[in-house]
Amino acid sequence: MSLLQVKDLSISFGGVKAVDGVSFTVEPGEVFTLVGPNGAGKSTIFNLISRLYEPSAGQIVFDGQDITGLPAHKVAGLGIARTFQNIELFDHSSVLQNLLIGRHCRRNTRWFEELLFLPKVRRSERQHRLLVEEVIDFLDLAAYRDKLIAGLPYGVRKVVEIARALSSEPKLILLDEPASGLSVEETQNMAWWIEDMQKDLGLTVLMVEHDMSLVSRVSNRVLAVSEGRPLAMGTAAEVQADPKVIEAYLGTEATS
Ligand SMILES: Nc1ncnc2c1ncn2[C@@H]1O[C@H](COP(=O)(O)OP(=O)(O)OP(=O)(O)O)[C@@H](O)[C@H]1O
Repeated sequence: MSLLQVKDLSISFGGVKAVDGVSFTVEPGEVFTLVGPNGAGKSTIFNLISRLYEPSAGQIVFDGQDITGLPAHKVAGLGIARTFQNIELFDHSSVLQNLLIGRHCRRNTRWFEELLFLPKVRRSERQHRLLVEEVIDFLDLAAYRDKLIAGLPYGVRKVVEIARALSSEPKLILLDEPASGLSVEETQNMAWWIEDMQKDLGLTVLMVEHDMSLVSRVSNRVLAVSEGRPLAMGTAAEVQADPKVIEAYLGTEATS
């Protein structure tokens, strides 16, 4: 069974059809990437899946459950985590604190139990910390563990955002342009992290990315979209060679 099924998804903003009848499935354990020119609707598809936007039509099924009507926090609890194109972390908190916040959807203690700091709360705190420490080790962030986000280099903040997403123990991770703003070397490292997430953690990855070297290296399948509509699906090489995709990119270059 597919982990994610996106069926005929649509949304408009004013008169603009940002997403117009997009369907695809993401299989367990694969890296599935959305590509397309600027304004094609890729981030909007992410916002629909993570339930920040309400679709005007279509259905989203995750792990066999229709999540189309669910609020965003419920979706996180079901096992979908995401990163954002513009990093969204708490700048004046440490890496560790940001990752513990990432555990929020896994908290199962009540407010009065936390107020009294009951043994159940202490046990659960220990478990959260253990898991977060594992994520820190996995993404090689030990040197930055207690540092404030605001003082970290951009490339490290991108990795911390992934760490925050991993701290919620997702089944599916949505990466919105993980290589944007990174150097060639940092992009190389990002490719390793994505491969490790897939191979070592068995995670399923849905990614939006412009850097075709990264896309080609890590993606099992690629879907190209343009003006909100699906254009071509296949391997990175197949999609890049598709005349409709070439035309869509040339069209945006000609008008930009
Ligand atoms: N909240 C919003 N309100 C109004 N219009 C929006 C909103 N979000 C997206 N759009 C519009 O929807 C279209 C698709 O935008 P989207 O950000 O999804 O594209 P994208 O493929 O992610 O682009 P990029 O690669 O530049 O990030 C654009 O025309 C954009 O202006």
